[in-house]
Amino acid sequence: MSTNGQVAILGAGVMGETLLSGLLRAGRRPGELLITERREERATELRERYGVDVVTNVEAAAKAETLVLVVKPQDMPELLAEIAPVIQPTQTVVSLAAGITTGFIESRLPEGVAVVRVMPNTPALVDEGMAAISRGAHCDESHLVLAEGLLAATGRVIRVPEKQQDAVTAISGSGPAYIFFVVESMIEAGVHMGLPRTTATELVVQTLVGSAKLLRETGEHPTVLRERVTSPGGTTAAAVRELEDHKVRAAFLSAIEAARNRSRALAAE
Ligand SMILES: NC(=O)C1=CN([C@@H]2O[C@H](COP(=O)(O)OP(=O)(O)OC[C@H]3O[C@@H](n4cnc5c(N)ncnc54)[C@H](OP(=O)(O)O)[C@@H]3O)[C@@H](O)[C@H]2O)C=CC1
Ligand SMILES: O=C(O)[C@@H]1CCC=N1
Repeated sequence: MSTNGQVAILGAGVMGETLLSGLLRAGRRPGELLITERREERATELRERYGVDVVTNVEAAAKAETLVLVVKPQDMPELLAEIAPVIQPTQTVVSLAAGITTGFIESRLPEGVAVVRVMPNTPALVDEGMAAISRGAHCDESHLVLAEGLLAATGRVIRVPEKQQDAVTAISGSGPAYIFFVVESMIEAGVHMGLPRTTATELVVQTLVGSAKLLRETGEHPTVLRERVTSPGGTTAAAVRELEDHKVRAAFLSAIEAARNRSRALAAE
């Protein structure tokens, strides 16, 4: 591998900026990082906010040891066509794009380039991210360790076989959105019942954080924790009965399967 240690983030939107800020918080110096952006206005914003160099995709691909691709799946073919002529097999490509397989990327780059596929999520912004990584055809242990080192700056990292990545995307990549949807719904319920919005928000957010901590710190199964809240003939039982009547569990299953199917379809667009 090339050893200048430089990491280029190609496409610094929501997820690219999240990774960039996490790497800086974790102690990387701005000089070790490069970013690329399509719009000049966004490039200026990021340069001023983080003190990092903003370069072209070709410059980044010619220079950095590790290229982290964080454009939308639909923009990936164009980006790969742009950087393929300057990439060397000594560089490592790390893709964060949903649905885009390592094979898709490898087939558009010079033979032998190591590609690692990653599915992160936005809690990375507060160092509570969950990322799953998978090896491409030309990866060895050093490439996986390199990708783990990047993602560990913003949270937890696990390794999964690539065939699981669409399901991972549906559960943890998209997962924060489902949680925020539940949070919105609970706050709205509080407001409907006459609670001030600020009160309802504080109640729901702390209940979420407390429940998440309870799950992690006790290691108990969620069913056990739910049963402990559910007094016979009480308020929770009345609420859960409504959730079951409205088929909320089945709706989650369908929703997450839809996300998995959408991930599978993205590379074909
Ligand atoms: N957001 C999330 O929660 C997660 C996202 N991902 C993946 O991360 C990737 C990015 O998503 P997200 O950050 O949300 O999307 P964004 O649209 O916020 O970010 C993508 C950025 O890349 C820029 N861009 C597009 N094409 C190029 C190019 N050729 N060269 C340089 N910059 C370019 C875009 O510019 P412009 O604004 O002009 O389009 C935009 O700023 C996606 O592939 C997504 O699947 C993965 C997990 C979670
Ligand atoms: O919605 C999306 O396609 C991206 C991938 C996972 C989260 N956001």
